[in-house]
Amino acid sequence: MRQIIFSLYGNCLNSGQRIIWQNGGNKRKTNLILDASIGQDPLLRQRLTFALGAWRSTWLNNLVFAAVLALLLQPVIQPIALAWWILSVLVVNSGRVFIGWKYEKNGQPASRYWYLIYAVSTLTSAIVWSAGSMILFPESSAKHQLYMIIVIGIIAHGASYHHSSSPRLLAAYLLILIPPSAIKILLSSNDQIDMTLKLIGTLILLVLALSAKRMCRTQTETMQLKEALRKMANIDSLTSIANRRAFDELLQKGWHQAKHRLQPYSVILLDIDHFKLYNDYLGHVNGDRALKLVAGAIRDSLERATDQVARYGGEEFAVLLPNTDAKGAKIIAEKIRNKIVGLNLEHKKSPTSNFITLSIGIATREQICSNMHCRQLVEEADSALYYAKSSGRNCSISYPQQFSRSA
Ligand SMILES: Nc1nc2c(ncn2[C@@H]2O[C@H](COP(=O)(O)OP(=O)(O)OP(=O)(O)O)[C@@H](O)[C@H]2O)c(=O)[nH]1
Repeated sequence: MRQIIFSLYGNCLNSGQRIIWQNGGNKRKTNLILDASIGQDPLLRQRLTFALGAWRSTWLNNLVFAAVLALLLQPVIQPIALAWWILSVLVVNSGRVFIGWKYEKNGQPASRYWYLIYAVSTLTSAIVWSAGSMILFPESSAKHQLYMIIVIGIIAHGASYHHSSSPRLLAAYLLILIPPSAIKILLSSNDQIDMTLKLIGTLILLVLALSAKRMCRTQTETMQLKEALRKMANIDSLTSIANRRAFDELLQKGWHQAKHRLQPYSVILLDIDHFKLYNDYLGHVNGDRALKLVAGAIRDSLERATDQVARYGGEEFAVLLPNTDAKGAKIIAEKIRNKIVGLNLEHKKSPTSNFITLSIGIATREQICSNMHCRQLVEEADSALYYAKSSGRNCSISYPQQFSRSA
């Protein structure tokens, strides 16, 4: 399982990853607490972010445009029919707001079928608009047909923004909304209707629908670009794990969370033994390859979605273990150490072993005092790592000085 840091817009488009953290911007946007996000599929969360945004704003948009259309059609359509139609728009969209509100209220999905509910309510709204355009179609006035087409086009255009993260939902929405009005206006049998106006109306509809599609694509591209930038800022380009910057942020957040929840928190620092000799003997290209393999092996040793690995420095790595006591951290450290030995990466020049090995320092706070800073824990892990180095390397040491050697 790969781990990612969830960004402001929830815009990770890769599936198969899991959220390990959400930043403040995302929390404000979705109003979801961290617990509701951790371990979730970011693609799903991205849809959720848009869905919640849509729920909030489309209620007003739909009602405003329904009212505008009713006013425009009022000279040619019976007021009672217009009133019924506005009422249906109000009921369907209020239902969507209610679902959204219920979702947000709990800070987590009210139902595991939430996306289905959202999609159904969205398509119901499209049906109401589409039915409205058929029932209220002003057969006798080309001018009013044009008004209707423009408003429907604007609604289609707006929908494309909110559903840009769900192309299939958007396609279904546009299919329900646009063809009925387009067919109706083209097949209209009233002789008085000017053919030029018919064509202009259909053209406007098409242009708005196509621009909606383009907008959807542009937005997806923008999101992908933002995701790429986010990765560049937080991911180490050589090893593809979190970089030092991401580590600092994750440490601070994890620390505050552990303090708040009265949970233990552990930090492990890991350093490749005699890596300079490895580089000097085999060259930097092989050194880079070894760093990648070691990073991957450390990442694969972590089981919980909340455990995080980062490249701390050149040949130094760090592991953050929320809700993990000293005993648990020691087990993980040894698991990683053995895994690296098991990689059998030959290191002929190492005075410690014929293979690449790690020295590991561990520090834990079983309970975090209010005046303690997380940097102190990292310093303790660093002292333990120093101990491990001076105790012969290829071992893990827990601060303060719980020596354990194997191999
Ligand atoms: N190939 C490669 N080497 C790196 C990278 N970053 C740091 N290094 C090398 O890692 C080595 C670190 O050397 P030292 O700090 O002396 O540590 P060491 O040789 O591992 O010795 P001990 O830590 O005492 O076991 C240096 O040779 C750096 O050039 C990198 O991105 N790629």
